[in-house]
Amino acid sequence: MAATEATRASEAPDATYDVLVLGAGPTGENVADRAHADGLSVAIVESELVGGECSYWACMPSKALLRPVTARSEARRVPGLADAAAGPLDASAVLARRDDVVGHWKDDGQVRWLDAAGIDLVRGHARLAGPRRVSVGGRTLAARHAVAVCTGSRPVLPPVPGLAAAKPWTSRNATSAKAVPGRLVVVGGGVVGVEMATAWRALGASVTLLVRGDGLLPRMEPFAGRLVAESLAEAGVFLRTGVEVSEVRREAPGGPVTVVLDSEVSGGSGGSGGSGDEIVADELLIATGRAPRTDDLGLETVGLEPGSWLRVDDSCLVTDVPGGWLYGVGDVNHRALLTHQGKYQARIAGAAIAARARQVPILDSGPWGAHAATADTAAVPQVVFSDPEAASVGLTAAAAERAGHRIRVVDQDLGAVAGAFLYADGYRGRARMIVDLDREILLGATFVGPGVGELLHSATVAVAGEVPVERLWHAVPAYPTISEVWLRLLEAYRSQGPS
Ligand SMILES: Cc1cc2nc3c(=O)[nH]c(=O)nc-3n(C[C@H](O)[C@H](O)[C@H](O)COP(=O)(O)OP(=O)(O)OC[C@H]3O[C@@H](n4cnc5c(N)ncnc54)[C@H](O)[C@@H]3O)c2cc1C
Ligand SMILES: NC(=O)c1ccc[n+]([C@@H]2O[C@H](COP(=O)([O-])OP(=O)(O)OC[C@H]3O[C@@H](n4cnc5c(N)ncnc54)[C@H](O)[C@@H]3O)[C@@H](O)[C@H]2O)c1
Repeated sequence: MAATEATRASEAPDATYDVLVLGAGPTGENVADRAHADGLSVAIVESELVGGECSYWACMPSKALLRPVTARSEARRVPGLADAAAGPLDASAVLARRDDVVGHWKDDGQVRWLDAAGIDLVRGHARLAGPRRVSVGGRTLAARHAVAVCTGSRPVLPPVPGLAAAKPWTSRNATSAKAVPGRLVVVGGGVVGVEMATAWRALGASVTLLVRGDGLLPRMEPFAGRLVAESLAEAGVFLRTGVEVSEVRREAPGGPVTVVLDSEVSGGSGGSGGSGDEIVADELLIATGRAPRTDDLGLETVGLEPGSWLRVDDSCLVTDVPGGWLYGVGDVNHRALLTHQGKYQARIAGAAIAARARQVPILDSGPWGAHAATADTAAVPQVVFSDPEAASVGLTAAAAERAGHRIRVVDQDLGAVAGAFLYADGYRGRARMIVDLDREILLGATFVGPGVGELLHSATVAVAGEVPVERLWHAVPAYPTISEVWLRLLEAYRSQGPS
């Protein structure tokens, strides 16, 4: 323990609350709200903006950039409207709406919400200062019952020579840029890479997407990445797979950036640098994953490794710290790096904190209990807001097999249902459900196609509810909606006979 932190831990605190929440992103806000609603006094500490990454540099601005892209693309496939949507996007109007959506990077509205909810906001960088203690801005706060670390994650830069010095874009720059770059290279074929390549290409940039694996969106069913890659290529994105970046050079600040490639295989479909080993661009976006924001958090004062993801149980209680007072909720625990899962964990952790504060003897911590974030392992939904959208929940076929389930995979052409036919001419898409043959319930589902993001929750209810296939047969989708694909999937499953 550092000397100053040791001193602070033994001093009388400046203020004491029932619960201290570190980080006011979507997760921290919801832990605070739940705990306060259960009658506990709560202070929340925030070093930047109340609302966190999601509100200002992630979900909200990225979706504001993407909504005009998918709206235009769908309009272009509806005769009578297609001509009106034929032109380019008005990039300055799109960026201006993005600025409005993020409240011009001011958090007044969210601060008003905290005030109204009766939660105290402390501005500043929080650090743990021993058990149940937090230091912030020279003050020491104490927690009677719990400290919830909700400090989220930040982008990772891989250790490529010259990369850091070249000051590449991270997700923060890609979601907040004020102008469209002429040439953009994107590294990483995960969700950020795919969404940002989609948005900036549609806004007018020449985009090259560099992927070291053999396809996009590797955590989803393989057909999701294939359909999205086809569509990106049609939109003019140069996709190169099987490549690693070996060096980056930017001679002058703000000048062009040179990306040097190590091509392991010849795969991919072209590239703005042709088949050569160097690509020159105006900006370089690195979208290669996240690291926890725990490096300067005083973790060492409670026996944890600074910079590590927090290991937690299903109630989000940190397992490596004794005493039952430290929680890790949201991105920081690495269970599922999504806003809705962080908020879900917050509702579970908030309830667990309140129950433990009331000294409830036994928590409801079995699978699907009130104090167990079971969905984190069984039913995580995700929508990639690309064009077409890719939406999935639960296990892929490969993950189900790895987990030892006896499964049947049922695929359907999404474009063949009447709702899709009406939705857009030439609708292309695919649906898959994974059935557990022993329990006859769904383990997972994936939909790819325009508008499927709104279809996903039906599958989430089926997976999280463990609804028997026999009962799903009675869940009648309205005609003529895209949801009728459920009928096709269930008919195909039944037609294959008993397991
Ligand atoms: C480009 C992009 C797009 C995304 N789009 C989506 C999407 O569409 N849907 C979705 O579900 N997820 C999306 N995500 C993921 C989503 O942003 C995260 O899962 C979510 O923000 C996690 O919430 P959190 O509250 O755990 O952390 P954060 O949102 O990161 O909030 C953490 C907060 O803690 C504060 N903080 C950190 N350290 C300290 C400290 N020491 N003291 C005080 N405060 C501190 C930070 O300033 C921040 O405000 C996206 C991510 C990216 C990068
Ligand atoms: N719509 C959404 O739900 C949404 C949108 C954006 C981000 N997110 C979340 O934010 C998190 C971060 O997204 P992300 O795309 O940064 O991470 P990711 O983990 O989804 O994808 C990163 C990709 O980069 C690749 N990669 C890693 N190191 C590399 C290297 N050195 N060179 C080339 N490629 C490399 C990985 O193989 C992976 O495919 C994700 O967990 C995601 O769930 C969600």
